[in-house]
Amino acid sequence: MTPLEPPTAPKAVQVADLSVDLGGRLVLRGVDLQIRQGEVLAVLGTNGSGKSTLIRTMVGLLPAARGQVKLFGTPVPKFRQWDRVGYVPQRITAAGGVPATVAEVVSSGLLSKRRLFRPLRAEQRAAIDHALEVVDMADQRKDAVAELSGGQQQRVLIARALVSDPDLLILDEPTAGVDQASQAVFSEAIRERVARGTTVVMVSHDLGPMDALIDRSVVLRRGRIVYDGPPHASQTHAHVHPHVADEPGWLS
Ligand SMILES: Nc1ncnc2c1ncn2[C@@H]1O[C@H](COP(=O)(O)OP(=O)(O)OP(=O)(O)O)[C@@H](O)[C@H]1O
Repeated sequence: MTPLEPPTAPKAVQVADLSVDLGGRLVLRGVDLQIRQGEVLAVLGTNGSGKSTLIRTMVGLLPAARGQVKLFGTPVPKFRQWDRVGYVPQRITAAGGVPATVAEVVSSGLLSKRRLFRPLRAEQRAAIDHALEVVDMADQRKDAVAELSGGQQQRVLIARALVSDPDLLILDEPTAGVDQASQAVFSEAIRERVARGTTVVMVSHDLGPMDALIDRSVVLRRGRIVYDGPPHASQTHAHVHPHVADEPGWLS
């Protein structure tokens, strides 16, 4: 338990016996996972093992076929405190076909904290400026997101997730396609938040500078958790030998 977590604090994330059906196929099967407040968890596994499906179910984008996910003690379908959660989706276009500037997309990360169409308050403008500086996009704040490069769009999505200073960050390959200098800046921003007690759940194929922040990792294989334990054994074997039964943390 981290010193920041009171003994009675609900878990940040509780996944219980979760199965998810996509197109008639069980993509997750009986997943159990509890994530303490303040913990930094990596979700690893080969392509198609179910990592994004797990993350998308956590943030309420996909329904559970069986079992459930709770965020801060509340089942996801009833959870309303979305300003406590920052989510970076797997790389997609940030604009989604809608013409929007960099600053507008980042400000959408504050939507649950403000009424739509109300002018931003000074501290909200400052939070947007700060988030844009963290990802080194302050000079492009008025640019159309659709015209940015893929890596720049990803940086905008990262800024959007950070802008509300959430208690839980859920990141699906946040730095895929982001250059090394930006990865270092991003991991520093995450490190600062982790030091303040933010919980982080991160899917990654290559943790890069984020590696040192990870407390624990789980490895998915064909929709089941096959490893849950310290990060290093999992990273050595997650993609090479997906099941090494004689090492601690590997589940039968
Ligand atoms: N909409 C869908 N309908 C049917 N099957 C789907 C759908 N979306 C994903 N899948 C399947 O679910 C499985 C898990 O996909 P998921 O995206 O969760 O994997 P992943 O571990 O995140 O993979 P990657 O590392 O490639 O991002 C894959 O076999 C995929 O083909």
